Amino acid sequence: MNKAALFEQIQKKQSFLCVGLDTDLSKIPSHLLVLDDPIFEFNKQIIDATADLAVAYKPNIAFYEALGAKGWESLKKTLDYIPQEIFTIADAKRGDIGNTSGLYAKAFFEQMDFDSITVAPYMGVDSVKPFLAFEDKWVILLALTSNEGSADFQLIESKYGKPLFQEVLEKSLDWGNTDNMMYVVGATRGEKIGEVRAIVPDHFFLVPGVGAQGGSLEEVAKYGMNASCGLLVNSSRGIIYASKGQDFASAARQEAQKLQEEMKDLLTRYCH
Ligand SMILES: O=C(O)c1cc(=O)[nH]c(=O)n1[C@@H]1O[C@H](COP(=O)(O)O)[C@@H](O)[C@H]1O
Repeated sequence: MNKAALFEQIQKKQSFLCVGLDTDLSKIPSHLLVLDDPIFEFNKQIIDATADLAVAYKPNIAFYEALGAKGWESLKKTLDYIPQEIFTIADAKRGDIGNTSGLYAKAFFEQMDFDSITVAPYMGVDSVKPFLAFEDKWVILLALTSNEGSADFQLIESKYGKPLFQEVLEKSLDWGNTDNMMYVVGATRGEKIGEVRAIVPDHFFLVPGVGAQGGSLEEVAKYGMNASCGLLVNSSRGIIYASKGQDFASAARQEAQKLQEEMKDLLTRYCH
């Protein structure tokens, strides 16, 4: 899927919502636990309840690999169940020396058919490029993350007098293009999103941190939206764990719908 197709879907659904499938056996409703594959059953119902409101799904790989072979199976079934036109993100935060990155890319782009993968930039160009060798696939590079520890390195001033996240953005600009690279920018960083947008005006951002981490959707749109929307805003726990009961899927839909309605309004105000 290219940038134009992604924007088309955003316009059609009036949404830039990414639903995070951070599916945890200890948090899903107990009535599902008797089933053969509770993780997949949970995801399936969440997808059924939100597919018309979401433009992307982001399974966080940790939640699946923590369960061993069975977890990978649930992940594959989930990925195959997601409707074709919806963008998929393997939130794996990979990146290693070139030949190893190439195999991570094969795992997520060939063994599984994800549209994109989150990648850590720390090891530099040769750790990122192998992911970009796959046609129609995307790298989502960590730029300014939502967590408290992001200040430990990302905000440190480099020898050129710029914060490290800025070096990451500037340096990586010519590694890919706006049809195969996005950047992670946390919703908890408010006006800093504007600083990132000034450096990379045309790229899409994956923005986690609304919902459970308290980031403001309004601020994200105000500082980050561009003429092609340029945003995929993720919420995981805030949507998928809206209820622990039999009504978990409809409760998830309600939360997703609240965000979508706000997004519709924000698209009208800021997407130009
Ligand atoms: O790459 C990510 O998706 C990510 C980057 C970041 O800076 N912060 C962040 O929270 N995430 C992920 O986004 C999701 C946030 O989940 P909730 O806080 O439950 O909405 C988790 O899967 C995180 O791993």
